[in-house]
Amino acid sequence: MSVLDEIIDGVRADLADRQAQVSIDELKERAGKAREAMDGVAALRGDSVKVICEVKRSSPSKGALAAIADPAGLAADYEAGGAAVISVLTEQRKFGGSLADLEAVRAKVDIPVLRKDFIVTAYQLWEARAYGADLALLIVSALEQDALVSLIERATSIGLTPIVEVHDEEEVARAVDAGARIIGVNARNLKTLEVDRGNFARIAPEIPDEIVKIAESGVRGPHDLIAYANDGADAVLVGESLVTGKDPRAAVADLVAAGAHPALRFGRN
Ligand SMILES: O=C(O)c1ccccc1NCC(=O)[C@H](O)[C@H](O)COP(=O)(O)O
Repeated sequence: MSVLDEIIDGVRADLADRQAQVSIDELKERAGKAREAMDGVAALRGDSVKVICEVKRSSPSKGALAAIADPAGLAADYEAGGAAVISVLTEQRKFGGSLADLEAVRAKVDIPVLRKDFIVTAYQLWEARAYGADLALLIVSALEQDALVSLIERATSIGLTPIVEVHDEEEVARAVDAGARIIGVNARNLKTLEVDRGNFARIAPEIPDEIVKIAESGVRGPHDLIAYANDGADAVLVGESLVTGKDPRAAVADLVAAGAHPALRFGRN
């Protein structure tokens, strides 16, 4: 069994518990009262390379990373540093996250918030909206094609902007066929946990120009952002280096400044 399969087994077990406690109608009612969703595509487009900053306590690859007693405070630091979007890992077993983290972050910041989880049902999309998310991650390798198409449609219909995550060319084709408007290329292979920063450069040329391209994982600082930008990234998603560093606000500001450097504009959409 791969790491991803193991994570999804846990996600399904926890999901069954939540579904037994909260009906989808209750979630829909709560979603109806949530702040209107912000436009995720607009947040990630522009002249500069955007920075998505992640609230990440632990991971299958590294174990414990940071306690993060105040996820909203961390998100506020990210926002002050110039983040375009906050990513909140809500998976509990391996990443130590929760919907409460999502809710707290949403209440604190005025920029879009991504629910980062292993979404396999529409129920989780309603949860995302009910707890204030503007975007939701859909991982191609975790979904059959019919499910991917239907979750992209459902996410969009309830106001969420889907980010469709891929790791290879075949998954890019599936994401494009399914109607993705934003594709995240993960440098981390979710089955082996190996990180290969060269993955984005190999795969990005397969992604049509009009689709927003995010380089995910392995960003240690501005030099990695610049490399990804030169390979065509519109945005980068950063977790570990921010939560383990001493000054997340300054680290985000350094990334944002690098992403706004005029030299990067040449050749970008
Ligand atoms: O981070 C992991 O070990 C991991 C393992 C299995 C599935 C997903 C995993 N991470 C999710 C992510 O994609 C990253 O949190 C995100 O791209 C940020 O990456 P990083 O900056 O390297 O923390």
